[in-house]
Amino acid sequence: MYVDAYEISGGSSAKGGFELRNRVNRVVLIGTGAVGSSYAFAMLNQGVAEELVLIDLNKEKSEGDAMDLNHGMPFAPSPTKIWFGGYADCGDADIVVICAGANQKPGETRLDLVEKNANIFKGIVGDVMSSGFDGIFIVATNPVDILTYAVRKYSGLPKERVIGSGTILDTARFRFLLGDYFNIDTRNVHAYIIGEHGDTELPVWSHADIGGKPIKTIIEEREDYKQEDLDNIFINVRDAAYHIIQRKGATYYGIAMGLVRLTKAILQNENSILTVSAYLDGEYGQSDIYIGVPAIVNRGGIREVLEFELSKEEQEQFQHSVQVLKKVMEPVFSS
Ligand SMILES: NC(=O)C1=CN([C@@H]2O[C@H](COP(=O)(O)OP(=O)(O)OC[C@H]3O[C@@H](n4cnc5c(N)ncnc54)[C@H](O)[C@@H]3O)[C@@H](O)[C@H]2O)C=CC1
Ligand SMILES: CC(=O)C(=O)O
Repeated sequence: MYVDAYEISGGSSAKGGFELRNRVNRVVLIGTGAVGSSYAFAMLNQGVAEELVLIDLNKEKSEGDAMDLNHGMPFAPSPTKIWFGGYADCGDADIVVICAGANQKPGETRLDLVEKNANIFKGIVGDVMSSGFDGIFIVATNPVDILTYAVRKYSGLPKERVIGSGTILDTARFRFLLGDYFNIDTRNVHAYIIGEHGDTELPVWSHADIGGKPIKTIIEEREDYKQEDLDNIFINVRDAAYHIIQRKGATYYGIAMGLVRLTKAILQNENSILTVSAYLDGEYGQSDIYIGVPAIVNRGGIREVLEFELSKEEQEQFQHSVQVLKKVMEPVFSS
C-alpha cells in the first residue's frame, strides 16, 4: 500500500483510456501533546495530507484537537479530513507519526526517558501493527534514536520504512544560527548536525558551506568572523532544548515543522536530503544502530544514507556518539 501514490483504475474514461486515480493519503498521529498538536496544526496549515487521524491516551484531548483544527479548515490551503480515531485507522495509513510519551523535565536528559518511553512504545507499536499497517513510521519521541530502533524491532518493518526525526531539528537550529551570524538566508546555509539527537551530537564543519564556499574558508579569510563564535553557535545548538525547556517547559514548534518537512518528503516522493535517524548497516563503519545522518528520503522512506567523508576528529566524535547510544540501548533490548 505504501509504494504506489497513484493507482491505475481499469475503468474506461470518456476518452477510452486508463484513468489515473489519486489515492487518498492518510497520516495517523499518535500523541497529541505539545509536539503532536503542533505537528497537526502545521500539517493543516501546509495542506500536506488528505487525511489526518489523531490518537492519544487522553481521548478527550485529541477529540478536542480534531474539533479545533477542523474549525480552521476554511482558512487552510487545501482540505484535510481530520478526525479523532483509533488504532484500526492505521490499517490504511501511509504514515504513522509517533509523538507519544514523556518529555524532559528541567535538568533531565533525553536519555533519562528511555525506560519509560520504550515501555509505552511496545504497546503502541503492537496496536499499530495489529491493524495491518504496512506503511512508514516516523518517530519523534525521545530518546528518538533509541525509540526508532525500538519501533523497527517491535514492528519488524524494513529498516528504510522506520525513520526517526534524528538531528533534523538540530540541523535546522544550526542553519538558523549560522544564517543569523553570517547575515544570510538560513535556507542558503548548507550545514549538518549528525550523531545522537542529544548531548553527544556533532557539527560537520568539514561539509558546511554558504553559497558553495566552505565556512572554514570564510573564517580563514575574514577577520570579522571568528572560530570561537562558531564554537559557541554549536554549543547553543546542542543545548537549545535545555534553554527552551528552562524557559517554557517544552519545545514543540521547531520539531513540528521538521516533522512536517519529513512527512512531505515522503508523501511527495521528493528524494530530499534530510538529517534523520536512519539504521546503519556498515555506513560510517557502524552497524545495528539508528542515529542522525544525512539521508535521501522519498516515497519508500529512506532511499539511501549519504556517507560524508568526515575529518578524523568528526569520525571520533561520531563513534563516541554511537558508543553512548549503544551503552544505553544494551539493557533495554537485551531481554
Ligand atoms: N525529536 C525531537 O527533536 C523532539 C522530541 N520531543 C519529544 O517528543 C515527546 C512528546 O513531547 P511533548 O509533546 O512535549 O509531551 P506531552 O506530554 O505534551 O505529550 C505527550 C502525549 O503523549 C500521550 N501519550 C502518553 N502515552 C501514550 C500512549 N500509550 N498512547 C497514546 N498517547 C500517549 C499523552 O497523553 C500526551 O498527550 C517527548 O518524548 C519529547 O522529548 C520533543 C521535542 C523535540
Ligand atoms: C526536546 C528536544 O529533543 C529538542 O528540543 O531538541
